[in-house]
Amino acid sequence: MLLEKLREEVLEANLELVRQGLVLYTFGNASGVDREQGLVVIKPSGVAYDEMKPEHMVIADLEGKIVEGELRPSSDLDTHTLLYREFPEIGGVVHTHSEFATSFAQARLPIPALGTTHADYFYGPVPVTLPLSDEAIGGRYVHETGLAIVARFKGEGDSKAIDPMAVPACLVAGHAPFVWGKTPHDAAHNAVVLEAVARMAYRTVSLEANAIGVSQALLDRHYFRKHGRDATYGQGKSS
Ligand SMILES: O=C(CO)[C@@H](O)[C@@H](O)COP(=O)(O)O
Repeated sequence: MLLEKLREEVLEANLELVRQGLVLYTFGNASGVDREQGLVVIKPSGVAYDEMKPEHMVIADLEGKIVEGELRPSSDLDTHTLLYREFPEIGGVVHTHSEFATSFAQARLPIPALGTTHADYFYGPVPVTLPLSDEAIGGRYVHETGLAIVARFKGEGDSKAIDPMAVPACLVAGHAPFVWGKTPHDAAHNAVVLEAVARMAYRTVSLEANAIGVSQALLDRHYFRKHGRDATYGQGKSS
């Protein structure tokens, strides 16, 4: 059986989503990548989390071709593999339907950087993709989801490019968040923080407080203090 350790790490990341209340039933998914072997380990589709075992994880190559696994891979496999191909520094991807981040995705609103908690993890607002076309929704929806995320970070259209290591998350318009990190554990951790900062942003704005957003100086101070100025993180252009 291939990639024993990564299977366990991916299973643990999936279970963390449940522990932290980010997914219901079989919603959501987590994966990890072994860059040396060019293989992705991902949750099986539609399997109850409390029945999931390392040997249930499905292994695919970076093009999404199944290499090992009895069960069907997550329906989001195509999005995960596209993000691994396009963002070479990431090592784990998570998709959830967590309540507040999904509410921002459904409202087609980015999550604004309103405080230091946000600034510690995301070097600017968490962006939202352009809405997917009806053709995309009728056709290769999952593939189009990945393309919409990548387009948003590459700065296509009138948007500015964003460093995916500086803002490790994206809201898919009308759907929900995709989050990533250096490892599956890191991706799950970022997904938990994303939901927390989405909840705080929602409540801050709904309080009609003077939510003016953090200054660039505060964003720099908090983000670089945690991630280091010389790290890849945080050298991106916030949107
Ligand atoms: O939203 C979606 C489908 O994109 C997923 O979170 C959800 O249906 C879970 O699907 P899988 O069980 O991973 O196939």
